[in-house]
Amino acid sequence: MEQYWERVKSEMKHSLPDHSYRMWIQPMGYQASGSNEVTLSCPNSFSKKRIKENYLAGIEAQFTKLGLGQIKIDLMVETKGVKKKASKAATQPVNGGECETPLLSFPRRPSRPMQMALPGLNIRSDSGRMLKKGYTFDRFVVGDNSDFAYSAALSLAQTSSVNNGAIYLLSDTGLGKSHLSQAVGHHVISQGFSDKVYYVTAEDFTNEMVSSIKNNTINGFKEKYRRKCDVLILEDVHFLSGKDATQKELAMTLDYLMDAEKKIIFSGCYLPDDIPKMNEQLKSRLTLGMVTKIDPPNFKTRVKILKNKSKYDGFVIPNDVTEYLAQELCDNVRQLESGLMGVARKSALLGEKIDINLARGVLSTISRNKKNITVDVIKKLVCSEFSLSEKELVSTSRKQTVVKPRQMAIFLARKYTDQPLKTIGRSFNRYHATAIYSINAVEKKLKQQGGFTEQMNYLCRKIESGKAL
Ligand SMILES: Nc1ncnc2c1ncn2[C@@H]1O[C@H](COP(=O)(O)OP(=O)(O)OP(=O)(O)O)[C@@H](O)[C@H]1O
Repeated sequence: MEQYWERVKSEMKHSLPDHSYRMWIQPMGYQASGSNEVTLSCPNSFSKKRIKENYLAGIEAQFTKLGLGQIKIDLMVETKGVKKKASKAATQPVNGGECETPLLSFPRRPSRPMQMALPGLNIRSDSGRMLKKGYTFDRFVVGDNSDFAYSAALSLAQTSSVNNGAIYLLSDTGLGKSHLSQAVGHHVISQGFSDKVYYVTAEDFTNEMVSSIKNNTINGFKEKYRRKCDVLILEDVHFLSGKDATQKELAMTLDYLMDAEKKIIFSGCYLPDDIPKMNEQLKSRLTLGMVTKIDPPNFKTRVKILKNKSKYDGFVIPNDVTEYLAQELCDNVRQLESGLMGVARKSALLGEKIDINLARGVLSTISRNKKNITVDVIKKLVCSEFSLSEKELVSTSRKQTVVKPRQMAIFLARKYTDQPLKTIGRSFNRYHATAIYSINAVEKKLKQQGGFTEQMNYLCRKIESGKAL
């Protein structure tokens, strides 16, 4: 029967998209069989559920096609003591690892004993930023919008296999890219798989490279990322736009890491192909793994997220208030969280009970203005503040006095409207890629915290207070 299972797998490999096969079917293992019954194992309960919902009927049909009649498939979750039986493709299990998912790459467990991290604390990754304490898999609420990204990240975190160990998390702002990518880091560290988790933004990577060139320590920099890193989490990939030297260095680093079967998680708001001034070598490496998109959550998932967050933060929020917040705040999860915090803080400050009226008060400014802010409103505001005509703003002029307000307006349109970037670009007579370039340029200037930031804050205040309307 085990051989029949291998044949079923090979049939499914041809009939399913490659990523679906690699994610769901390849990690399954044959366990046992009886008369008209086969037991197959899945790496974790999440994949068991997904396989049951989406692939079980197909697997049973493939057994029937092989002339075995009606076969009933029993699914079980692999546990420490019940490992998948070795097949040619399977790799060595991780010592002590709870699950084994031979889907993506996995660094070997270091031979020296490692202390496990305490749960619920911020963890410093071996290099770069802290991993935020709440950004773990168990705190991530999975909905239809994010289940593929969640399971890809979880598989990457748990897997002990070779092959492609990269995922690219793609979403608009505030939808959980950082949460999921850091969850991989937390999992790897807390399970004791490795402590060489490097969590950096593309900007950190660039700055570190530039300073290592200045200080003549570039060899150390290369050595660190190419040979001493087991898990690389690289956020905000779009920041690399136009940074030629960094792109080349990163492409080389990725070759080393991929050859050594390390784990790599990229995140960004745009597909690599849509990022302007990105060289082809880097683009192709960024998409070597799985590109998984996180969409905005639907109402049901927003309610779940709010309930989950209230539970962890110790807020008691009546159901009608939770549903009201979920109804009104539908752009992204960050917005949902700040609405919840706003309600809890206002109630604590005023000593009032949390009810619909209090929630309405908190949300009224945000939602009233949001509904009325359009790209045209933003264009008018920027034109009047910089004494430009609308024609000049959308013209081909490269004068700094026009380029700067234009970039600011594009940035504001992205921040305050729900328009897709293509539409925003078109409103300024620009391509999608140029709109991305403008947003990057503004984000970079904002980090310098100078007069530019003050100007931008001033415009934001005008928009948020309704004075731009
Ligand atoms: N599905 C989810 N379940 C629980 N919390 C979530 C979920 N998605 C996002 N969050 C929370 O929403 C907030 C914003 O998420 P995160 O920072 O990961 O977004 P992002 O996509 O990286 O945004 P940006 O592109 O602006 O950096 C975080 O506090 C995160 O914990």
